[in-house]
Amino acid sequence: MGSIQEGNSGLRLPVIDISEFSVEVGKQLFDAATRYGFLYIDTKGTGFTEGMVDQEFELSREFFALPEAQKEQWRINETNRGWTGMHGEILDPNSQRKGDFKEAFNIGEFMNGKPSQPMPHTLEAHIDELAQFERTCKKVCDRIQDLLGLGLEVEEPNFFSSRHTQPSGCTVRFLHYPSVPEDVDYEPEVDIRAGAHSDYGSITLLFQRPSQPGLEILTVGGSWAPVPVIPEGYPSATFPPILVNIADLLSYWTNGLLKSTVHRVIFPKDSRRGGEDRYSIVYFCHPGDDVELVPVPSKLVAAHVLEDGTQIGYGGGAATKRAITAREHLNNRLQATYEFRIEKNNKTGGGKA
Ligand SMILES: O=C(O)CCC(=O)C(=O)O
Ligand SMILES: [Fe+2]
Repeated sequence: MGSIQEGNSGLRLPVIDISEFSVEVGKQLFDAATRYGFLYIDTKGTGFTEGMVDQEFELSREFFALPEAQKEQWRINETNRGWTGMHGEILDPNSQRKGDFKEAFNIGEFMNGKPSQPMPHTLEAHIDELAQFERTCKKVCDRIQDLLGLGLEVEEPNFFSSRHTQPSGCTVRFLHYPSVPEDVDYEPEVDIRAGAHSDYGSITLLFQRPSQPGLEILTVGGSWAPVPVIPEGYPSATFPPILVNIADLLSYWTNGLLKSTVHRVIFPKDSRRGGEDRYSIVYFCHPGDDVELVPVPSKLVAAHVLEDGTQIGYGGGAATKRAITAREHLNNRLQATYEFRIEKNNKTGGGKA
């Protein structure tokens, strides 16, 4: 299972500037991806502006503020697109007593600038901005992965981006973690905003708000290391860097050389019933559905032998055997949480993610 070495001075993930496309930047990404599986990307040179990201958060807030009865109209379906309510998903079914304390809205990939699902009226007037945000996410993921290709000394240039075709499981996900009302059954030591898991795709981009921390990553020693929204010394206090993590498929693709590190989201420990609400936006990047996950042509990958019993991926539906295609892996993982949700649906009307 993916976990990282914390070191003596606590966790200090590097902030990497990807505006230059060079072997040197590729090696910086490669080092962080093999040591931690997590790193920050400076927003400079990514195509994201502060206004663009703020606007996405505004759209997310507006949607989640709708009454539940209205959000029901866009309840998630078997394509993994749409809305799922509080406790509708459980990321670590073996350890959690209740589903995650969050609600989410999944937006599947756009086809020729058009969404592939019915959109809520609050988002309908903003399709172009949403499409531009999604396109920028995709471009940044392609660039990071091609830089990683340089770092990995992959023999074929653009190995990764050329395999990120459509259709795929690529998803923009709005997340809302409400603070907990007084009348809700909540145990601070047990209940969690998002259970321990690794991500299912190739890589993930995470956008966060400066005053809303909560993400933690698992260290080799089994302890949880908090990841600040804005790392020390970063030049902006209002526009955080993008947090990037390696997900299961990039780990499969490299025989586990790149780490798909386990992470979770907790309620702030020092505040009553969760403090302020947390909003985050995630982009889950996935290769094309039928892409096969055979090891990439790289000497570094060939030389890396996965220790016996090492498992890639953790959480509901994590495969114990190697997945064959990107879609097979995604379906395995969604299936595990889907079963839980059917059961919940019958009892409480919980959703699917
Ligand atoms: O909201 C966050 O900070 C992280 C969410 C996450 O890890 C996920 O949705 O996979
Ligand atoms: Fe995650």
